[in-house]
Amino acid sequence: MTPVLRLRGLGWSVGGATIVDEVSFDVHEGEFLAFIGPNGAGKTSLFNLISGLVPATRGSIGLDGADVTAESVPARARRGLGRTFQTSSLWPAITVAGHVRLAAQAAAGGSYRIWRRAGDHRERVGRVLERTGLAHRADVPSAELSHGEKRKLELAVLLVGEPRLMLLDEPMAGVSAEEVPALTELIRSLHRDEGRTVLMVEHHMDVLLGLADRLAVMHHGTLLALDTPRAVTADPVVQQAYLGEAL
Ligand SMILES: Nc1ncnc2c1ncn2[C@@H]1O[C@H](COP(=O)(O)OP(=O)(O)OP(=O)(O)O)[C@@H](O)[C@H]1O
Repeated sequence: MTPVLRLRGLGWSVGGATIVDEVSFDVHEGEFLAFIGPNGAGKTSLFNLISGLVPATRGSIGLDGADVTAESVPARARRGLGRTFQTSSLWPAITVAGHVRLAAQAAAGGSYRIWRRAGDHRERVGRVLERTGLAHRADVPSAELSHGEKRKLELAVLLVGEPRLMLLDEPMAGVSAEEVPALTELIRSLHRDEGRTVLMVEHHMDVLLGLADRLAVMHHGTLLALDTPRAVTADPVVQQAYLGEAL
């Protein structure tokens, strides 16, 4: 079976420093792969490489069997790759529905031409707001949302583009403990019920252990381990890399 994502010897160096080094792995359709690693290990940089925000200086990236190493961010998005960012990318004065509408427009290539009927995009925006539990907040400016709702809105903005492969960069960052379970459940459902392939960077191990099929550990830009959560957390090399930090 052709993997959804195939990385081979992927590397990124900048200003003489190697940030991502020789990363190789395959991800198959419907898999949930979680990334952990100390601060500065290169997790976000790896997501930047996969999504096309920074160019690879070594190695290759394949999406559904096509070599996309030299492709732009929009070209990769058209192949079904979407991502969220570690820090919030919302406009404070724009409403929840406004964000999703703008994202829908962007996904349609700057116009609404892909929808045959004028109301199609409204239905699509409404569906995504229902799906993410934000329908009752549609007319609220994003500045008034809780952290958990902001993270849901970022997922809504992503979902309206119908990504098959989603890269989620610390989706729980800044979210209160009370809001973590609902957000976790939403991400679980996007994976289990809708079959989306997910790559997620997350520091909350308790969240990851209930979600991920495989756990990837990054350390100094390299992939230190990639296996089931149980095998990874029992790996002495991984434990050594975290020295004293609870896994
Ligand atoms: N554009 C850049 N130029 C130079 N160094 C960079 C650049 N982007 C990232 N780095 C460095 O690369 C290293 C890896 O950063 P990255 O953000 O990928 O790590 P991370 O594992 O996502 O960390 P965190 O868990 O803190 O988000 C860090 O030392 C960072 O300072």
